[in-house]
Amino acid sequence: MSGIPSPPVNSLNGLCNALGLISRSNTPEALFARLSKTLYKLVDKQPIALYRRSPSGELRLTYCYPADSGITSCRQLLVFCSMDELLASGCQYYVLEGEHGVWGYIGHPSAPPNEALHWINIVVDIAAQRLRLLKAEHMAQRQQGLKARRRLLSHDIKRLTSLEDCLQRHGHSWCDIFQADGIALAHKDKLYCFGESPERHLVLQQIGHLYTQTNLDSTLELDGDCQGGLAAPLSMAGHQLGWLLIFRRQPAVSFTASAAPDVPFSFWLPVEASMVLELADDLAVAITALEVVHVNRQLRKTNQRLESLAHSDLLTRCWNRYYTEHVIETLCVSNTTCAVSMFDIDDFKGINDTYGHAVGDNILREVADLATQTLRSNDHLGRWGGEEFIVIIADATQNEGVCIAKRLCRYIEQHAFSIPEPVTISAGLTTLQPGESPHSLLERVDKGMYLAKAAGKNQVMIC
Ligand SMILES: Nc1nc2c(ncn2[C@@H]2O[C@H](COP(=O)(O)OP(=O)(O)OP(=O)(O)O)[C@@H](O)[C@H]2O)c(=O)[nH]1
Repeated sequence: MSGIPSPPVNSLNGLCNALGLISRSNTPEALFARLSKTLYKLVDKQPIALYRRSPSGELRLTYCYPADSGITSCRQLLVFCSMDELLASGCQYYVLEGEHGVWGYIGHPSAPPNEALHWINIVVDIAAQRLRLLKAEHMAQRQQGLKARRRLLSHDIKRLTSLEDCLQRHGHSWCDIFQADGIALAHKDKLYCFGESPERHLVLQQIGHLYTQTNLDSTLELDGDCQGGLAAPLSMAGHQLGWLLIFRRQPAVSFTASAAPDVPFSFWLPVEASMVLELADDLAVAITALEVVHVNRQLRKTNQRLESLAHSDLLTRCWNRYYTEHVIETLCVSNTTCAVSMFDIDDFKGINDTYGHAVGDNILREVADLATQTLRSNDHLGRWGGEEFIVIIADATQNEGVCIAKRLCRYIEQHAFSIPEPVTISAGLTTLQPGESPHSLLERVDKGMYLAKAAGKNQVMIC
């Protein structure tokens, strides 16, 4: 050890132990504690203070040793508002070099013993190296975490119902990975938020500015009221879909932010910005998938509506003639057991003539509603034309069909319509014969209906 001064206090052994402990520290906090303790001994028990630059540019005391030390009584260590003040103070300080520039400053009020300087530099260097390694490990863990969440998001894509749903499912983990307080997603004219973000109107204002950005390949750090926010564009095939914004109220104390006075303060490390971009890429895929699902859903609804319009009668909403004919043809082909009834509202012309066409229309609607209520769930009602309807009574024998048709007659007769006199119907009823054609079936049931009219109306006639 010729040329190297002996450590001023303790034994060389003690110093080696301290260096070993520093280089084995598992957290930045444990590292600062060991570093400060070692320095404290090397500088004859002067209080040790650690400074980092705050977003507003001040140097801020972030750690001191001993905790109850005279730091509070040692005004010298407390007063720095800027790097200049630290330089002018006469305090002895050492630079902790981070990967992206100065990480922080550690110091004490007055010069150390001469023989300690060499050892102090070694201790600080080893501590800075350990800090960089811890940071690298920590980032690797977070990157792994992000990979896992990205896989989960891509598995989840089919199940997502909305961006709101996406944020609820994943927001918490994303905040964990990015050590963030809140997340916002801007898509079209909507803003979805998770966790703690700046006030909505402030975020919306920022997004207004962001949409004027043309560079869709990189992140942007927000400032002003949204300081601590990082925005990443959501884009797909060159199309701007929206923005992902991640908010930090404070820089993550242990690892992020550059403390060098000439470098603009940053809440986010470059590697974190790349991670946010990766997540933004996945979200752009999720948004596109959601849009496809939405368009499909709309198409399905439109198709269903078109289909139902093609099948139903506009006035009464029961099957129209076209569809009723189609169902009867199918029944005949498949030789299904069923009863069929055709009914006609009695003296409907008189109702129209006395109360007007609009009242007539209402009665037609009400009769259709009443008939639908009387029928069983697998029976069907179709409007055959004018005031004539067809009832298909599924799986019914003639007797069962008659019971249902009679019940319908009574139900309508007893119902209080908007006109003073009762409304009645006359019905024919028949069952489908094996191998019978639709024409023969309809002719028979029509005949039954006219027989019911001829027999005095308001009744069912079997044929
Ligand atoms: N309000 C309204 N009336 C309709 C509609 N379709 C047909 N009608 C009327 O229904 C009436 C049917 O009259 P008719 O065929 O003479 O039979 P009716 O008066 O019911 O006499 P019966 O069949 O012997 O009981 C006609 O006046 C048609 O104009 C409709 O959609 N709305």
